[in-house]
Amino acid sequence: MISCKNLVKEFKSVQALKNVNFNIEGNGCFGFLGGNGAGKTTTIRILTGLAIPTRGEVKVLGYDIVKDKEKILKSISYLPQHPSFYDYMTGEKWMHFIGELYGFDKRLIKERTEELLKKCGIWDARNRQIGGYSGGMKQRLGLAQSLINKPKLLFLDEPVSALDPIGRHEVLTLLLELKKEMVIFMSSHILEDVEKIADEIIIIDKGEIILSSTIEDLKASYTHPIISFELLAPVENLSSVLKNENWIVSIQEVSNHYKINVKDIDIAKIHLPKVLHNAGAIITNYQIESSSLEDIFLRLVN
Ligand SMILES: Nc1ncnc2c1ncn2[C@@H]1O[C@H](COP(=O)(O)OP(=O)(O)OP(=O)(O)O)[C@@H](O)[C@H]1O
Repeated sequence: MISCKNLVKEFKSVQALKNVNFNIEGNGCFGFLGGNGAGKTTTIRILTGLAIPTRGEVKVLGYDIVKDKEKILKSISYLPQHPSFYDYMTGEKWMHFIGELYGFDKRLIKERTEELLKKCGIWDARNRQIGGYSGGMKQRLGLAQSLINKPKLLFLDEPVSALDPIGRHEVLTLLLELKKEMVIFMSSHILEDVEKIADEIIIIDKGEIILSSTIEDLKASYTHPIISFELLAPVENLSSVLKNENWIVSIQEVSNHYKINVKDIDIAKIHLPKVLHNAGAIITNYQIESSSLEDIFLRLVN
């Protein structure tokens, strides 16, 4: 489906992608994760033929994205992070306009417009001007538009980050349905959402891929038990004290709230109270949790 080999993208002195390598085979939804400025949008723009790589080889659906772009474009679709529309058009007119750009005949355009506006939950608003749509409605119209060519491969850049919880839930439910029909490559920094719908994830950090794995394998290899605890008051140098303990894998600290990944929960249960007591800490809350995708992501990126 997608293969990137030694992909580099430079914008004058900025090296947005340093050396990106990954392969995507098979079906399902692929979550493309990274923090702000990690290189997600740049990668997606190259994969969809909107930007040219500085160096490296990129293949989409088996074709070279630079040399054979025309062969790829009809079978893929891209919903950018901030889709733009002609606000004076109605949702239905917009879909007709996009269908005409593809060169579809009138009957097919009408059929797909109805099917997709219904599927994306905006059929009832089809006769309203897009300028009056809410952010969530615009995102759903963007999704309907991106499905008009029945793509084999759908690229979504942060599709739900601008939506409220209800809008996010609706779009994610729709994506769960869509991934049965096409491959979805979705960038996001909302890890909870990715965890709900992705089968595999690829993590990019500072222009380099640092991990590519199925969610199951990722959790199996990176899941360490977590103990989270809260102290009555901050204790100076507590992180340094904890770092010296060889049964601790990693520490996250926010004010006087700590989350530690531990190798062996039984050893941790015995040692942690002693270490905290010796450091003069007073515990007000203590619980054992398991790693979420967010915990794993933070550990990998940090
Ligand atoms: N046209 C451009 N000119 C100069 N620098 C750019 C350009 N586009 C992107 N960059 C830089 O490349 C790096 C990667 O940007 P990119 O937009 O791909 O990140 P991102 O992971 O999508 O971030 P975000 O989550 O904030 O959207 C950043 O340092 C960014 O400033």
